[in-house]
Amino acid sequence: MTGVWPGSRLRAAEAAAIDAACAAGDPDRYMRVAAQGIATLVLRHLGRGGAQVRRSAVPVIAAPLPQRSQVTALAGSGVAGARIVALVGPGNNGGDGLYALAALARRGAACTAILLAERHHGRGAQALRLAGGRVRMAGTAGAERALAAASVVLDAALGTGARTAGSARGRVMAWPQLPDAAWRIACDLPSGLDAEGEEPGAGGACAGTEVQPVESQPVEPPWVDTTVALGAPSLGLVLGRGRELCGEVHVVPVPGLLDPTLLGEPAVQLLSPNEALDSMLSPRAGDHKYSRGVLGLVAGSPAYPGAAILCAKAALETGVGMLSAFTRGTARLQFGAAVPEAVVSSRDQAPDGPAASRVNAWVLGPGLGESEQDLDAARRVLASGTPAVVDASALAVVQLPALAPVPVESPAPSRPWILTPHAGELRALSERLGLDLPDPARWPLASVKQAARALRCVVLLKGSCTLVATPQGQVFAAASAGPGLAVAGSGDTLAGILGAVLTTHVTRSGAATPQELARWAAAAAVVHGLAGAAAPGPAEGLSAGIRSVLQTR
Ligand SMILES: NC(=O)C1=CN([C@@H]2O[C@H](COP(=O)(O)OP(=O)(O)OC[C@H]3O[C@@H](n4cnc5c(N)ncnc54)[C@H](OP(=O)(O)O)[C@@H]3O)[C@@H](O)[C@H]2O)[C@@H](O)CC1
Ligand SMILES: Nc1ncnc2c1ncn2[C@@H]1O[C@H](COP(=O)(O)OP(=O)(O)O)[C@@H](O)[C@H]1O
Repeated sequence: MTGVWPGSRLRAAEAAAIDAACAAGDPDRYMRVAAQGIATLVLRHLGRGGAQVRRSAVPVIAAPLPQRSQVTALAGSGVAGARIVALVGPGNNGGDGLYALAALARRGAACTAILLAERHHGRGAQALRLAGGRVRMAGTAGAERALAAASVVLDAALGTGARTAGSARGRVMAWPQLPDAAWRIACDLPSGLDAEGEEPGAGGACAGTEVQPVESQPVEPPWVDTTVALGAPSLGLVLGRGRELCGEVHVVPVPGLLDPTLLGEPAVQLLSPNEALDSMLSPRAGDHKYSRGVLGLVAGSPAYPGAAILCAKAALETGVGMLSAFTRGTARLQFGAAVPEAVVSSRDQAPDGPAASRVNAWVLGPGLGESEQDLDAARRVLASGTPAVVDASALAVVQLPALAPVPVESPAPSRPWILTPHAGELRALSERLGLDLPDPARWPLASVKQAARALRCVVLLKGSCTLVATPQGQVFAAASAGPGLAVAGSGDTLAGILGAVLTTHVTRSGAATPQELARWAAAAAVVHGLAGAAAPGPAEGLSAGIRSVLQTR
């Protein structure tokens, strides 16, 4: 897993290492490592023929940096004569850009630094000149020409030192537009994006907002194809506008830069695709359908028959021993015809009828409807204490726990549920129960943590970055899904994947801790994202996407 921290925490941990590097007489030590990481990715891009990355491609967060040996093999191709421009700000982010350009100029690229302010990193600029690169002031004819001809643009204007108008000391910078045709790469984060991405009211920062340059026009942070984060990604890359603007995020490992004792626990832990796939249990040689696990589904209604079908198909593709569906009216016939593997029973059989006796875990909600009869079935299942995914209209039956908030060291949860709201549903839940959460659309991290704590169960907040919080405050995230998932029925598919993951795990291992539930939930969200990338289009195709993703294990 990759830890993600608020920008301020990363800066504080960095500061100590940088002071030590200065005291040792090598103040630019870490900057050169950052520059090498940036140059590596530019070389890889050029070595691939400089093909333009499609903006609709799935953004990958925390993709590992390519091995240097791979890049050395590519380095001969495409670099000589490539026109590379860096927009260089007054601080250390600009220094990263200057050193990266110097490394690329030494490989034969035609490199130009465009200074956006008079002040700049002198040693970095000198290294660039020595390597044969040029340095131009923004707004000059030379700068304009270089920018117009660039095939690669490096955004090194502002990094984690970007300040909001209230606190900046008044330096005015030029803000040229990045050309659309060029491949764009950002040092640390797209300039003007706030790295903080945490708690409401913390220093005026908020998730993914942009900063205002003093006495100048507002900065719209540019979108980029690739972002190179030093040491660890900041929350700003993952939350809010970060997912939209940062493209592929690569983390440059920098041993010694971030002292774990200064850094503390990460605010969020990102699951990688491999970690998620490792959480998907395959059947064992001796398994039979009951030992693999039976998933109970309280879903579908005459008004919404399709959601239950999408959910069931996703669960079956993910892999369960058996699916037992509890639905009603005309939805029963439709469901039975569309999902012949399922055993279909009437809703009032859940969870106490004979058809429910072997159910190991439940999914409640997709297409359930809002009648008292529907909701009562969901209520009865929750009261049974069996693990459950609570989605869509079933969220309306969740109540506050009787006891005070759980102690941090709490063992297995008495409410083994995973709630799966999107931002609107979490807002509605908060209003109904008087939770007084911050707006989940604006403060996803703070709201999901507070909700999990108040409700004493795991909460998965769906979005472009899906966050899963335990009542104890641990947060896992899935940030590798693309916007193709923003399609009706996609949430029902996630509920099915998650239901299958939950069922197979609890059948094999028994009671689960909140941390295990949350990790499985994040794994399901990552697989959901991978399925969306494998089978873009309407939600009906996501089941085929799940199959192709799981075949790669
Ligand atoms: N130190 C190191 O060795 C290493 C540092 N690293 C890199 O450095 C980055 C952090 O460096 P940093 O602290 O210098 O901040 P940076 O983002 O360059 O900006 C500061 C400058 O911008 C100015 N400014 C701010 N806001 C503004 C605004 N709204 N409008 C206009 N101007 C504004 C600000 O002005 P002032 O505060 O003086 O008013 C100051 O001049 C980090 O992201 C990482 O990439 C890595 O290489 C690791 C090694
Ligand atoms: N822009 C996006 N990027 C990545 N994933 C997205 C995006 N928009 C939506 N999703 C995912 O798609 C799913 C939508 O779920 P939901 O809103 O419940 O839809 P529905 O109820 O119509 O099935 C969620 O898993 C969410 O995380």
